[in-house]
Amino acid sequence: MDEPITIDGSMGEGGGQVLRTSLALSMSTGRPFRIVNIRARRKHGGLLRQHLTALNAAAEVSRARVDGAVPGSVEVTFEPRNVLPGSYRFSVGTAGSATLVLQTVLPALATASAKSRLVLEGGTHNPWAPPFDFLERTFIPFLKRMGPDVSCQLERPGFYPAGGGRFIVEVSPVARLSRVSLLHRGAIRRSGCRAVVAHLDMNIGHREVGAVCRGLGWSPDWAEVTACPESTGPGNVLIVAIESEHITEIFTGFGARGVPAERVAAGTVEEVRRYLAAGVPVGVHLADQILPLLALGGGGSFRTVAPSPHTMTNIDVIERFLDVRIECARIADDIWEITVEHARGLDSGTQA
Ligand SMILES: Nc1ncnc2c1ncn2[C@@H]1O[C@H](COP(=O)(O)OP(=O)(O)OP(=O)(O)O)[C@@H](O)[C@H]1O
Repeated sequence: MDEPITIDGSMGEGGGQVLRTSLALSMSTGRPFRIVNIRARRKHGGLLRQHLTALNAAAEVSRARVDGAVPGSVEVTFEPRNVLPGSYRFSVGTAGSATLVLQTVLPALATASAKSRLVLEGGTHNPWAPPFDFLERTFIPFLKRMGPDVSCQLERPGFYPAGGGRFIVEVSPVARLSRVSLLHRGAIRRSGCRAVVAHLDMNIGHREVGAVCRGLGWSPDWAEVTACPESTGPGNVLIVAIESEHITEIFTGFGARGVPAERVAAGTVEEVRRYLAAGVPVGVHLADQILPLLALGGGGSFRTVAPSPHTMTNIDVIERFLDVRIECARIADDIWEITVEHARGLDSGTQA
């Protein structure tokens, strides 16, 4: 076996992303790793349910040998063998994010030898994680630009604290993810917002979309409020979509007990304004999530807002696993161009 790469889980953001990115890269490259200080910068460090589910999912898909896969663990060794596509069901068992579990195994399955079908259960709309709508309309379309065919379908949303969400993902892989260049978003074709309200007063949603339309100067016709009777527990999410020629970006706010609807909307409006003002295609969250894909594939470049700590941390993790150079160049105030280049040079690929 190759000597395992040692990853310090306290690097940068020091959260679950360091573990998940390491798992994703290890599965795809076949390189074993040992991670210490898992989630050291979080109040309750070590493996929580979501991280343990991601670890077990990665181990199942890549038939890995694993040490330390127990709740609360701060040290794990992971040695992948073969990535085996197929039918899998991964259940977080709590409201922990199921979309983050998916993102851990998706890069390897997107370049596996055959199709896969995944059932994911847990939280689908969690604060501080990619909500299902972002996965469906932003992250997966980006991955599809790189070659694989991927579809996802929400069966039932899962909100904190009840969880119980479920979605299905089908993946038709390609041999290698192609290079992507996404420097421009093109003209904005459609904008809109939607508040989803599950087992709560619908007025919350009406106040949220009202505040978004006022804040962004949008017509009330661009907003909708939907109930969600199929949700196991109560919950509320506000989703703002900016559909441009080359990309759709999704911005999300989450209702919480004691937080006025107008305050939920104000945070989301702030994020949307920043994105619109920068004029870039890739928003702050998509930026950190696509870096492992570019690094595993043919590299590429994209324009985004100023890199977040998650982005900088992912760059550090990626550079431990792969012989790539990732550069962040500031073009203007809040406009940055991130380039991922393989030491051995770049392929040709899609451009926008
Ligand atoms: N509103 C959002 N839309 C899309 N992606 C999001 C959103 N909020 C957070 N994310 C993404 O979720 C990921 C969160 O990673 P992080 O390491 O913080 O998570 P974690 O493992 O759930 O938590 P912890 O911080 O408890 O370790 C990042 O990739 C971030 O870009």
